[in-house]
Parts: sequence; structure tokens; C-alpha cells
Amino acid sequence: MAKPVSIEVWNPNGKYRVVSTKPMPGTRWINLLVQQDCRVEICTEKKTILSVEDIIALIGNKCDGVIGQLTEDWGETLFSALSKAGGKAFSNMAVGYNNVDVEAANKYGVAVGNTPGVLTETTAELAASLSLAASRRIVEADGFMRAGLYDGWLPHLFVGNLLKGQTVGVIGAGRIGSAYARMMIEGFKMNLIYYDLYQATRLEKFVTAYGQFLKASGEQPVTWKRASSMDEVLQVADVISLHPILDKTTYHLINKERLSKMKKEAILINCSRGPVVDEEALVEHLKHNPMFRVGLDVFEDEPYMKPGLADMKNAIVVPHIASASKWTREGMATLAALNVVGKIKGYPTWSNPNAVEPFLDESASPPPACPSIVNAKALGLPVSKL
Ligand SMILES: NC(=O)C1=CN([C@@H]2O[C@H](COP(=O)(O)OP(=O)(O)OC[C@H]3O[C@@H](n4cnc5c(N)ncnc54)[C@H](O)[C@@H]3O)[C@@H](O)[C@H]2O)C=CC1
Ligand SMILES: O=C(O)C(=O)CO
Repeated sequence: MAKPVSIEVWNPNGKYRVVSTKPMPGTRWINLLVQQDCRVEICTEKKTILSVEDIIALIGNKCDGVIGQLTEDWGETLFSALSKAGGKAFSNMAVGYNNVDVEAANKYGVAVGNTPGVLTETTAELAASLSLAASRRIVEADGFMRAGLYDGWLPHLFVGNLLKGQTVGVIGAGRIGSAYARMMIEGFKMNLIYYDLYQATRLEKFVTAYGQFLKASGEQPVTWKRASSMDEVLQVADVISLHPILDKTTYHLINKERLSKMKKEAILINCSRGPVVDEEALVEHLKHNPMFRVGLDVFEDEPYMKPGLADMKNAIVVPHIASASKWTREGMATLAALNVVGKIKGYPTWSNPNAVEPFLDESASPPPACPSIVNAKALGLPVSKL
């Protein structure tokens, strides 16, 4: 028998029971659920990562839908428990859903929602921040100041890299990768090389137009190239940022062999998922290449770091905060709640998960649709005509 978990309840007499495994930012998401006759139960348990047993206890005997977190293991056991409790809706409060076994959800007929778009710029901004911090050694220099080691300006003190005119490499030029590329190109006049399974046509057009603008202003134009292999990006780029999804094809995409192909003074940024990088190989590479730098938001065994990483001065590490802006986190909560209540109400799925703005407009009611259901096709769910 699973232990009971502490909860906070909104609208106790609501017809549909929706559980959120964590308190989430803002109140719009709660209000939207309450307006749709949901009883909302929010888990207030103090531990950061809930176990499968904790979530089974939360689901209980009757549950119409769950909003969950990327730290949770949503597989066969949880989807079976949700289905047994009458639930047909789940949403991650995240765009990435590598913690979800979508096949298992399909088996139990549970819709799986995610939260694309609302976090694109926020996540890209953190990748850009890490790129700048690594190239100009900001964290190292900050530590030096605080340690009282600064005793005057020196020509060699914390010399880093100038980004202007260098090449930024993007692996996974989807929503976030493309937004990051634009920031680095427009902000720092870097050239682009990217690798993706698909052509990033809009990004290419942007770089072409910006290059023409610079040329017309008498400046050196920026350029772009779609690489035919990932290795080409690794060999050519000065700053490389990883933005693919995590799946079997991207697990340990960056390994010992690939690290050795990168420039000795390159910068590697990871704001995708930890296992995209072989972190042990990375620690070894950092040890042997002091001018190589990394900025990491995500880790292979989150929340832990591989031994040695925390000691490396050429690594900047932050705790998975890439989407952590107030507007974005409130928007993620809203999209996740609307995915769940939309499925409960039998609404169709939104036709374009890259255009979720109408759901985020606080001055209007959201459209009667689920913003983003990743297994809509597999479940044969209807698509909104709006
Ligand atoms: N650190 C954080 O807080 C955050 C991390 N993320 C991560 O970023 C990922 C990407 O998010 P979006 O840009 O919105 O997704 P997206 O689906 O728009 O972009 C992913 C891109 O990766 C490409 N891709 C897939 N397999 C590949 C491979 N083997 N090699 C090269 N490219 C490949 C896809 O073609 C696609 O263009 C999410 O899945 C999530 O894991 C997202 C938001 C915040
Ligand atoms: O949305 C995601 O995938 C995250 O990692 C958290 O923002």
C-alpha cells in the first residue's frame, strides 16, 4: 500500500479530478482548470523528485488527468495506474518528453501533452548566456574577485575569445537551436554552421537577409552552411551548442572521439539533455585541454555531476534553469493544464504546436483545443480547424 502524499486542493466539488505532481508558477493554470469544473489537487510533498509509488498514491482510484514533471518516470506502471483510475490525459510541464514512454501511453490510450514554443526564447537566452560566460571566462573571473586575488589590471588577465567573426555551430536547429543561432548571429555577427536531420529553411533565409543587410551597411556579411555531417560542425565551429531532442540517435552524441575532433579552444554548450554528452569523457577532455570550455545546464545523471566536473575551472555548471523565466514557467504550466483539460473535455488538438500564442494570451479565453499532444496521431485524435 503506497504512503499518502500531502496535497493542496482547489475547487473541491469539481467534476473532474486533475492532479499536478508539483506546485507550478502562476495561478492562471489553476483558474483555467477550475473554470472547466476541475477539482485540482497539487502535491505539496517536500521531496524534489517524486517516486513512481508517490505518483501512484496521488493518482488514487479516480483521476481524470495528471500534470507531471520531467524528473518523473512516466512508463507502463504509471500509465496503467492512470488508466485504471479512469484517466486519459497526461501532460509533462516541459517540451522534452524523454522521461515518458509514449508507447506505453498509447497502449493505455492516454494522451501525452508537452509545452513547446513558450520556452524557446528563454532557453536560447540561457544558451547564449553560457556561451558569453564561457567565452569571456566570467564565472572564473567572478571567483577570482571574490577570493580577493585581484591586485591590478594586467594584459594577460582572463583573456578569452572574441565571438565576432567566429563560427557558431548548432546541432539540432529546431525551435530552440534556431532561436539561439539567431541571437548569436544577430548579436555577435558570428557565421553559422548547423547540423540537423531537416533543413532549417527559415534560419537560412534569416542569415542570408542579415548578411545582405550587413553588406549594404559596409560591414562583413555573415554566412551560413548546412553541414553534411555532425563532425563537420565539430571541426569548423568555435562555439557549439547542442539542441536536439534526447532519443536513441542522440544518446552520447558527443563522446570521446567527437570531443577530440573539436578545436582545442572551442566552447561547448549543452542546454538539451545531459545524456546527449558522455559526461565522463567530457571531464577527461576538460582536464587535458584547459582552453576548452563548456557551459552545462543539464547533466547525465541529474541532479548529480560526474566525478571531477565540479573541480574543473573551464566548466560552467547551472542547475537545469534554461527555461526559468517567470513568463515562460507560467506559460508552461498553462499549456500543460490546457493539454490535460482539453483531452478531458474531448477538444481536438491544435494544428500547429509551433504557434501556441493564442493559449498564452491572458486577456482572452484560450481556444477550445489541446495545445500540443505528441501522440495525437497514434491515438487518432481530431485536429482543430481553428
Ligand atoms: N535545458 C532546458 O531547460 C531545456 C531543454 N530542452 C531540450 O531541448 C530539446 C529541443 O527542444 P525544441 O527546440 O523545442 O525541439 P525541436 O523539436 O524544435 O528541435 C529539436 C531538433 O533536433 C533535431 N534532431 C533530432 N534528432 C537529431 C539528430 N540525431 N541529430 C541532429 N539533430 C537532430 C530535430 O530534427 C529538431 O530540429 C527538447 O527536446 C528538450 O530536451 C528544451 C527546453 C528547456
Ligand atoms: O522543457 C523542457 O524540456 C525542460 O527541460 C525544462 O524547461
